[in-house]
Amino acid sequence: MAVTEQKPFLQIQGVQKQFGTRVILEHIDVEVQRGEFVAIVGRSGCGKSTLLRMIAGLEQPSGGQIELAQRSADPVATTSSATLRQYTRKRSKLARQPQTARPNTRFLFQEARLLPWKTVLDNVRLGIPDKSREHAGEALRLVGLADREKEWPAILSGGQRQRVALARALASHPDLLLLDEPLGALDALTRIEMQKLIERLWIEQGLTVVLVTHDVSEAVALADRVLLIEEGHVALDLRITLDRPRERDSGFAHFENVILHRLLQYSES
Ligand SMILES: Nc1ncnc2c1ncn2[C@@H]1O[C@H](COP(=O)(O)OP(=O)(O)OP(=O)(O)O)[C@@H](O)[C@H]1O
Repeated sequence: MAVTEQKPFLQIQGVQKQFGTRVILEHIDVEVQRGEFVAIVGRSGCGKSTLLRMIAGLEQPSGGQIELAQRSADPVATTSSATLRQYTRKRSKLARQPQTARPNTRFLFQEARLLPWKTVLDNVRLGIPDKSREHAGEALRLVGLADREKEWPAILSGGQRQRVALARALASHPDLLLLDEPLGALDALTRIEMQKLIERLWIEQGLTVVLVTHDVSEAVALADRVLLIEEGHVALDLRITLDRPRERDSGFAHFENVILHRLLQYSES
């Protein structure tokens, strides 16, 4: 009998988070399907990064639970009982590991966080368990920096550093990519170029992406769904039904307005 995947790729159920007595997130219920691109928006301090950190396993919820499916490469859907036993052993081994970042996720921050004393290639190698030069080189090709392998991070532009960070994140072929305002510090043109790169890689690599952004336009440009967090809840879960690649036309503006209107509604209330 074939074992089929029933659950969503990422399931956030009744998650609550407080720091001391301050409740930041009251009750978050979200399901993300494998391959979806979800953006999270909301006013500053509403808990977007905290939610992302909890998805990564870098922070523990105060209540509720977050479940993540195993790697797509894992033999979940198989009829072989030997492979299933192997899989079960692997799962229990994983379950015994300390709860740091989950094994099949990669996190990208607003700062590239490269090691200045390592070359571009060696920074990317850090993202790969076996430190393979070949895989690191492939990842750099994906982000258009194959010719910068031997250079030091200090001589790269901000956008190029973020490309290296993206290559480092992709080098281990993650299933889930968590992006916390990764383009926030870039100029408008570089930002749009990086958005296109992220969209292309998301499609080519079959990734599932959760992006936290302040930029409503960026959320509409990239996401299948935009979640707006307000007062500790998901106040809006909007499916962006525009074709890709997205043009900044009246349809685009319509979705931007729906989200902005909702954001402003809260800030005025
Ligand atoms: N480790 C922590 N200890 C105490 N309070 C924290 C901690 N981490 C976050 N907070 C608080 O939780 C709230 C939400 O923070 P978070 O960074 O998740 O918000 P955000 O929506 O991502 O904000 P921004 O858009 O400004 O980045 C803030 O009030 C913040 O000060």
